[in-house]
Amino acid sequence: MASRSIPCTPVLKFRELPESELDRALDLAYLAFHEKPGAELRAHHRELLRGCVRVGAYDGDALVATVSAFPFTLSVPGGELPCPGVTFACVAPTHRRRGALTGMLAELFARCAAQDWPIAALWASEAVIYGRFGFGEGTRGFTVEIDSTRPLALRIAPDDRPLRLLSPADAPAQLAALYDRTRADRPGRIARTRAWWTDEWMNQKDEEDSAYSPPRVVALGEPLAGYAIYRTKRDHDAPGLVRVDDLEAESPAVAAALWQYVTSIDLTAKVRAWGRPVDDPLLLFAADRDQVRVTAGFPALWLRLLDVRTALLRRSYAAPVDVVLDVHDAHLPANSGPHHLTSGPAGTSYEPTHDPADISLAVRDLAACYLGGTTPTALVRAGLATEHAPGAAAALEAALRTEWSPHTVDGF
Ligand SMILES: CC(=O)SCCNC(=O)CCNC(=O)[C@H](O)C(C)(C)COP(=O)(O)OP(=O)(O)OC[C@H]1O[C@@H](n2cnc3c(N)ncnc32)[C@H](O)[C@@H]1OP(=O)(O)O
Repeated sequence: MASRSIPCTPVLKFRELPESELDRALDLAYLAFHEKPGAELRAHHRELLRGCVRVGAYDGDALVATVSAFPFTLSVPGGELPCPGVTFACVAPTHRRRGALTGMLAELFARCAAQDWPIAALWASEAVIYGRFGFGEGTRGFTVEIDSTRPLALRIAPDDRPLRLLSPADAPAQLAALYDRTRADRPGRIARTRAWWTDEWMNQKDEEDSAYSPPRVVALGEPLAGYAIYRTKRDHDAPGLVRVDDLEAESPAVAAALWQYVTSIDLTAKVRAWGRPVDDPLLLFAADRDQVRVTAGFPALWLRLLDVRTALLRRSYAAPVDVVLDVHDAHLPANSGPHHLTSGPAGTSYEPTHDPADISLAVRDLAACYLGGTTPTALVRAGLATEHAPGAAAALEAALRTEWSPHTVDGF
């Protein structure tokens, strides 16, 4: 593909980042993210980038910024879609705010279109950056903290089958099928390859805090009915902390047993679970909400509908719908303009129309609704969408609704 430049920054050129420049790209990333990784982690990042679609921004011959996209598959209502995970977006401090990210994303979007990737996603370092490029909050997460100095108070009886610890080497083979089943319920979940399970989830070393133990895996049920992946850390005199990284259960009783387990580990006084689903049943079956507290809520996966039509055609709908959407997309104008969305027993269609719009909204806000996390009526109430035909937002909301809240816990 030819390199392209953007008018506001004639000096920067955007083109594919060749493998020969991976080390320079990593140096740039560690500079921008203030990181100093060891040789092992650097080699891991290098390998990850090798498998990515990569774009560089060049000032003359010098690489001054990069962004990459990792080929993931994301669960969406009723199925899954290829979804590049945008990552390692970094600009040299000497070249910030000169349109490097803007130009690289334009180049990346073109490369995604060439691959027929209808959506893209990312985790943002700062929430303010990506809305302008059409990314919306596709999933949200809660940080939950549990005071485990006393037994976990529950309103339901936990499953009383025995718990067993799995070795990290054996865990992926045993956990994968259950995790995969949860992807059918919860949009926003990434398909975990065996390498992803091993390198990301079962990594012996916590990349961000070396004080944490290796991953521990506790399982319940044969066949598997639930699991928790957690790490612990304890300073000499301070009470220990249990960090729950992932917990999946097929029933509330199984979830209750797993939460009871992680809150009853000796020499620990607190459990922290980061990125829990906003509709985590724990928040209802915990008897004492002073003991189980949501301490933070945050945007998790930011979603970009690169090809709105394909994205809308390839998800399912919870109710029949017949509305004209007028989507505004400044970066990918092919998505803009009034389109007639219908879905029912005969299937789904989304075609351009001259009919007047029922709802107008920006592509980032449609992206926020796409997995079922944000609702069109909430957007109207917030002044972010305009409802031209009374009841249209409610009708669209009924169609986009998902039974479970969308949720993402895999960072990249
Ligand atoms: C998916 C990921 O990898 S998330 C990680 C993102 N990377 C980082 O946080 C590393 C450190 N930061 C950086 O490398 C850079 O500052 C980046 C990547 C965040 C931004 O790159 P830049 O090339 O400076 O962005 P660019 O010049 O294209 O900015 C486009 C617009 O976004 C705005 N913008 C960009 N970054 C920020 C920010 N951090 N805060 C507020 N506004 C921002 C710019 O002001 C500009 O606004 P305008 O169009 O109104 O003038």
